[in-house]
Amino acid sequence: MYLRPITEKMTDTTSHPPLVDQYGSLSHNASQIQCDGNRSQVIEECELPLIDLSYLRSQDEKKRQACAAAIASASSEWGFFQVVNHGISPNLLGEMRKEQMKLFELPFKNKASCGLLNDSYRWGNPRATSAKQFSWSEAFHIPLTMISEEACYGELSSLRYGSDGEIRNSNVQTCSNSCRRFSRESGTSRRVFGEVCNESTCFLRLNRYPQCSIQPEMFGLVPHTDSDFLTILYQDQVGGLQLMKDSKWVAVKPNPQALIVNIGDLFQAWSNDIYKSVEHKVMANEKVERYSIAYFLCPSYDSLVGSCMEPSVYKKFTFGEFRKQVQEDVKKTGHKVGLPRFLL
Ligand SMILES: O=C(O)CCC(=O)C(=O)O
Ligand SMILES: [Fe+2]
Repeated sequence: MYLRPITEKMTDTTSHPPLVDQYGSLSHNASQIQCDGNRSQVIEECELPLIDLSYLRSQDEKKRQACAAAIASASSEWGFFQVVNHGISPNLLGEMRKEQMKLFELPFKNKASCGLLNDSYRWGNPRATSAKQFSWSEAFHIPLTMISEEACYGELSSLRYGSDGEIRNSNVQTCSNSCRRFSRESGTSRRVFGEVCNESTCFLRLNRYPQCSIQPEMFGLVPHTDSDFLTILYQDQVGGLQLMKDSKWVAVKPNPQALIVNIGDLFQAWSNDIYKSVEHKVMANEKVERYSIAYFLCPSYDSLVGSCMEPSVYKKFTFGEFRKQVQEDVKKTGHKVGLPRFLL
């Protein structure tokens, strides 16, 4: 067990959320201090299966089929893969990152209190009852439908409008446009996007993981599965994402050209457990901050999620029921149960 003295203090103008204070109120119990119990465990670093999406548009049917087969195999063996030639220019991704950083640079009090982006700002974990449930991060969790609403920007309408009154083709809107474009064009999710998920139900989550020097092996984001259909992730070069593979945590090696795609709980249920919604987490970095953007493809709340195969592993449920159950479990126990609740 190891705990460095808490030295960081908040000032009024800082952009940092008071993670130290919130964490400090949990870590009085020495037995709870170690966030990741397996500190001594050596984590293997791996490259995710790499899919060249341009093959899905090839004239050669064999190449298209081979690409689809590689996606299916990665989705069942890893639940994760990375895609290159995804159709989003590096410039656009770079611009998106710059705008994300600007957003997080706003003073904490503005992020937390001005209703920015429909009160979508989250930090730490106010519900955590132990250090193990604490996430050393801040995030904007934004329904896509809110992004173009003026009211959503509150006092910070300058984020949406440039000085000349034009709607800025940047910040959150840039993020969402790029992800939407990717999910439409990728082929990976064309059917899902068109028939099951639509723009009104998708979420964009902008994550920032501040550098964390008070405690090694701190979770940036606690272990979880995604409660959506499919997630598209754009991470920076810092690293820290880990996923469960063959009952071991493996660290994902960042690839500057690639976007990461992972299967969510609903896709696992829909595929009758053929594709896996795999547990993953983020470890905070002791020296540098890290940024990522996750785009969650979700169906409407009344969509029935049921397997097309018999015998079905899960009862049929709506996305609304699933979400409600997840929220109830988190409220009662501090963590999500997820799909096992819906086993037949
Ligand atoms: O930041 C990352 O690499 C992962 C983010 C994530 O898992 C999430 O937002 O659900
Ligand atoms: Fe996730």
